Amino acid sequence: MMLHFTKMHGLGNDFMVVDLVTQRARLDSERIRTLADRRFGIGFDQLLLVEPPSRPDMDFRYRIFNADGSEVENCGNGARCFARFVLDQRLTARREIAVQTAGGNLLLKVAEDGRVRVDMGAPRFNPGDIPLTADGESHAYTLDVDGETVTMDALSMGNPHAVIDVESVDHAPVTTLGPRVETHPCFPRRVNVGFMEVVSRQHVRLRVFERGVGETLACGTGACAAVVSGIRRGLLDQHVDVTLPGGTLSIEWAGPGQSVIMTGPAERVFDGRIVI
Ligand SMILES: N[C@@H](CCC[C@H](N)C(=O)O)C(=O)O
Repeated sequence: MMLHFTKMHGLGNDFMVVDLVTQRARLDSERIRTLADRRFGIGFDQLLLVEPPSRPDMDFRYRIFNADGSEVENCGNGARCFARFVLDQRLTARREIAVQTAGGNLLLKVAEDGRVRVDMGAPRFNPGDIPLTADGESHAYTLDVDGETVTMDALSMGNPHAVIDVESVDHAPVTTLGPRVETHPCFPRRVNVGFMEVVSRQHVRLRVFERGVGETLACGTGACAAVVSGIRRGLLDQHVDVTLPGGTLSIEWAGPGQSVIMTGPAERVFDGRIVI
């Protein structure tokens, strides 16, 4: 059977996007890992499956799988690519799109210039919601990582994030400390690990070691988590530019209980088809 797909990226965080509104396919985690492989497969950080909604008030449902085959709750860069995809494929004519994800519902708006504004929902700080094993809520959790004490913030953007402050992202231990925090027993569902350098009250630099992938060129939910963490610790203003290795996202947050708003680009790279 032939399956059509589209390769997309948001600031270099790359995706295989599959329309399961007009096509049918079952991709198990072993197949997803092979497709994600950059030598033996197509190569991507996440697979996005676009499906019909299960509720009449929503336009679509989309499912997200990491390169290791695990299904996850949310993906910021993926949400922007999803919005561009459904418009470009003419699966909808609406530029304002309501979508279900495993981490909650999102509202996306595609601007005339092609940039996408996403209402990412409100962050959650309760350790049980992240999930993180801890005695109570904090923004400075200490973690024993192989005898080293690491101080970090942690929160949920639908998916789990740890945020670690660094003096410079250029020298941050992203690929050495990142995987050890990702799989630390305190995070029963693992965690995405952001390393944040505060440049000014309106600008941070960020590198993210993503759960189930490794370091990526950009992480949308990671950018939201870093800004929320910086704002609630009094380090940042309400509007912040987040510079990731793949480019810059604009993030806004008005405070507890409010949605985080993320704005950025989404690019189509090529269309292809595979036999499954
Ligand atoms: N790249 C994403 C996040 C994808 C999911 C993440 N790796 C997880 O396991 O939660 C983004 O742009 O937010």
